[in-house]
Amino acid sequence: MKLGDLADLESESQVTGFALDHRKVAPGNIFGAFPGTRFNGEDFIAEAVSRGAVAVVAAPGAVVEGVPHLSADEPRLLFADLAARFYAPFPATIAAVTGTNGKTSTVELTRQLWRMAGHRSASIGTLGVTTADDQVSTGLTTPDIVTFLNNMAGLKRMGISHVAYEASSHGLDQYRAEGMPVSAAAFTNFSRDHLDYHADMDSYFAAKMRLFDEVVAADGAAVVWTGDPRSQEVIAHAKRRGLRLLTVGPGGDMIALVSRQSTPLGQQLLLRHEGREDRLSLPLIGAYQMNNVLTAAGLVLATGGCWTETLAGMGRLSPVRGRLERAVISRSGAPVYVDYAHTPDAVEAAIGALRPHVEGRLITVIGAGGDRDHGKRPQMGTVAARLSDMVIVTDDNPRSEDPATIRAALLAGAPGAIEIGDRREAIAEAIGMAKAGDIVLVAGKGHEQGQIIGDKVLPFDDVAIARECAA
Ligand SMILES: CC(=O)N[C@H]1[C@@H](OP(=O)(O)OP(=O)(O)OC[C@H]2O[C@@H](n3ccc(=O)[nH]c3=O)[C@H](O)[C@@H]2O)O[C@H](CO)[C@@H](O)[C@@H]1O[C@H](C)C(=O)N[C@@H](C)C(=O)N[C@H](CCC(=O)O)C(=O)O
Ligand SMILES: Nc1ncnc2c1ncn2[C@@H]1O[C@H](COP(=O)(O)OP(=O)(O)OP(=O)(O)O)[C@@H](O)[C@H]1O
Ligand SMILES: N[C@H](CCC[C@H](N)C(=O)O)C(=O)O
Ligand SMILES: [Mg+2]
Repeated sequence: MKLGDLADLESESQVTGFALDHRKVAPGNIFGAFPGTRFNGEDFIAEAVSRGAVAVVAAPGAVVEGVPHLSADEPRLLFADLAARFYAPFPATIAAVTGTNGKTSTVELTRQLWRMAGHRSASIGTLGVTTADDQVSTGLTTPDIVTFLNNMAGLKRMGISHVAYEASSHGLDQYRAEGMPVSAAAFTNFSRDHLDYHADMDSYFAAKMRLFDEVVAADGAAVVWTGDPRSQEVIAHAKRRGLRLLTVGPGGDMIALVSRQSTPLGQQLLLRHEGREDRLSLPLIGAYQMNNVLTAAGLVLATGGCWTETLAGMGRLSPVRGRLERAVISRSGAPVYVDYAHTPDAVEAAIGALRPHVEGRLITVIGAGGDRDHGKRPQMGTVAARLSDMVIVTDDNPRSEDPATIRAALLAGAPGAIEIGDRREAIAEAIGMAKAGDIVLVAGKGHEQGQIIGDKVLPFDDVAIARECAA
């Protein structure tokens, strides 16, 4: 493709791809130079050009010599639009999910429901790029725009027609997923996280609302979970944009949750859709998983799915990796669950999911990640202590921070908790003290395969360690 065909200028240069990092520039690439949190991409423009960049997208004030300087008020958006034109075509049906918790679960459940309805489907998010046969990690929840568009185009070439992706607030803020027609956008919930990156809760919320205000197609749909204190605000954004609105949850217009009862292996739901009531035996435990299932069903309906088929699909869903995953049953008969709860709200949701199944004590193993929102730590400790019978505070990806300082912040909110820094020892201790009737919850890492200490990633899998400790 010629540069002159992509951008509004006369140029016969052949464009071979796009790059955001000067070290990845190949001859013929368009380089995107943007200020980040650690570097200013504009400092690498000259090097990118000497490596063969044929144009540079950067803010109007940037210095670009030797190749065309493409600029706009929001240069990241221009870069995304050009890259999307280069990498197209993409799968015909794309849905995006935002919210503090539940994005990974919802995109994965949506992928499963589409598949059961006969579509070739994929999801992109924290678990990587997932199809029926494969899972490839990208390292981020919402990958950078070049990786993202490349993945989308690759899925299209594989014959995938339906993709659900996770729109993280970082991703939305940095225009990491743009330029494709998004048919439906969903909101799961909103609570505290990532205040290391966003200035306050309002700017965090505003970043998420870009999905409804700008990213989803103007003739697209908004699927909104009704049970969150901010749901009405999301609905207002969707209405202002003129989106087709599908509300799901208590009092929902598209899918109303009439009643819910926990069962030993799942939950019984009574749902109302278009005036008709249906029972559903959901094979997943926990209210939060039900929220995500109904949101996923909303996305399927929003993208042309039929109710009968979607309802049948919901009854056959498989669990999502690392979300209330039952790792093992201890020798004394106590089930050990691994869950990715790493915000105060998620800890509450995970414990709430298990509570109806506890006869004895609920023992929670919990930590918080380093180089991430500090303020959420004592809040996570408080929620864990209030809702569990026993709490063990341990390490969860300390990254560049002193792990003892992170633990102290959690302990400040959970004064009665036991402190065991080594995560394996903490899990072993919890499993060792659990008796029949007790439940152990290992929170925070879910599917993760490593413990990040400094800049090293040591192999660590909560599920595998729990099994070893229970053996
Ligand atoms: C805070 C954050 O979001 N950082 C992301 C961001 O980096 P940045 O803007 O800080 O980039 P930077 O390192 O300052 O560099 C600025 C620019 O100069 C370029 N550069 C830099 C150095 C160089 O030698 N040459 C060069 O060209 C960089 O490629 C970049 O374009 O853009 C990078 C490229 O897309 C991301 O890899 C990086 O993710 C970091 C690694 C990260 O940890 N991100 C996490 C916090 C994150 O994004 N999480 C969200 C949410 C998770 C969730 O809750 O689900 C996610 O979507 O994963
Ligand atoms: N609908 C929900 N409401 C409250 N908590 C939830 C909900 N869904 C998931 N959670 C909690 O959040 C954890 C993470 O879930 P999931 O991975 O689906 O969310 P996410 O939004 O993708 O998270 P991340 O921002 O890290 O990518 C779960 O393990 C659970 O503890
Ligand atoms: N996507 C989240 C994951 C947190 C998981 C937890 N194990 C941690 O390391 O804090 C983040 O990067 O903030
Ligand atoms: Mg996720």
